[in-house]
Amino acid sequence: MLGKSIGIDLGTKRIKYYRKGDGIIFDQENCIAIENREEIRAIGDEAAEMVGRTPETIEVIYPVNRGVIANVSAMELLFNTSFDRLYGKAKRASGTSFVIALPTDITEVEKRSFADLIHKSGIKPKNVSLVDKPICVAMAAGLDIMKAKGVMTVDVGADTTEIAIIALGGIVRSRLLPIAGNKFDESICNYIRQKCALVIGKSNAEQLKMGIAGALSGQSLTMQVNGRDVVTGLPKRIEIESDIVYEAIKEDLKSITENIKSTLEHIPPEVSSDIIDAGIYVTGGSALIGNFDKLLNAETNLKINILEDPQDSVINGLGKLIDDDNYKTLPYIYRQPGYSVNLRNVNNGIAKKK
Ligand SMILES: Nc1ncnc2c1ncn2[C@@H]1O[C@H](COP(=O)(O)OP(=O)(O)OP(=O)(O)O)[C@@H](O)[C@H]1O
Repeated sequence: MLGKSIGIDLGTKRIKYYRKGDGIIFDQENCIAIENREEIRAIGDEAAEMVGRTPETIEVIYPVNRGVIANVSAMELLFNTSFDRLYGKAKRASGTSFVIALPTDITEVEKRSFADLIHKSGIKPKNVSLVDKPICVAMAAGLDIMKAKGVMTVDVGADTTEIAIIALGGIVRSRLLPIAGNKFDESICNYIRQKCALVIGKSNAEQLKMGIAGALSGQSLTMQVNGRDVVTGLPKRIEIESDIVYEAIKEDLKSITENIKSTLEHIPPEVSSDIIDAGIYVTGGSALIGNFDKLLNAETNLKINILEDPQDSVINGLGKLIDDDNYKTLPYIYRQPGYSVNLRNVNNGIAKKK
């Protein structure tokens, strides 16, 4: 095991590890349940099952918010426990090269906190590198990212939508929007409360979204949902039509399409012409919403390529990157804490020792 490379995707919703030669070795909800403020009750999918059902002594935490580590101690506990489970003891993963995928448009301190996670875990890594998520998405799409041709990627995840333009293996332009699947769930809860007088939980809203949400109206699907009647306060089950869910999320979808259009308006004409030829590469779990490609095509007049297995694009692209030595120069090497590095160069893969 010693010396193997591991790719890490710490998404807002899911946490995934890819080990060179072995493929995906961990894929769970990025969630931890802590009892009495100190004892780990559950991690991953088991912890996520507890959401909304816990007594006061148990806190269920998703440590990554809006693409960055928002609760460092919970993230450290979750990371260390996951590696304890994989290796018996996390420090047995010492000697491994780690490559962490992260959003482009975050601060240097936020970037550093991803690498610190490994340095503080007791694992003695061979090295820790960071790579921009849009690069992984383009790799998953099978694109030759080292070429001069411009590529546009849109990753609609749980908390964030990341819009990026890539050329010559680097990010030319990027935007990180705080609108994606979780915001859709929230909008569905609010709309159903207003229109149907029913209070539903976020996980029920997510099921409605996955079952019958569409990015265009007129899908004519229905699904039953359980909740609490606003008037009587009693549990109630009602049938919801897909157009209700569409109405709930249409403003969120509009914000995403408006941002894609305004990104397109601000790129050099040469890159525009590349994007006309190839279209936009769209991924992330929320890209699975019905007719999302049709909505984007109607709004941009561009070809829309929805990636296969969109929820796994980042980890699959990261896997390709660590499996292929030709891309060795792409990830940005982050060394031990105290080693002075120029994080501004993370976007073009250059590490500089000051
Ligand atoms: N079939 C589906 N239809 C609609 N939404 C879906 C579907 N399947 C998954 N999702 C949504 O996709 C989101 C998770 O996507 P993904 O795994 O790409 O996020 P992430 O990488 O963890 O988040 P982020 O990119 O914000 O850090 C969730 O909001 C989930 O509800």
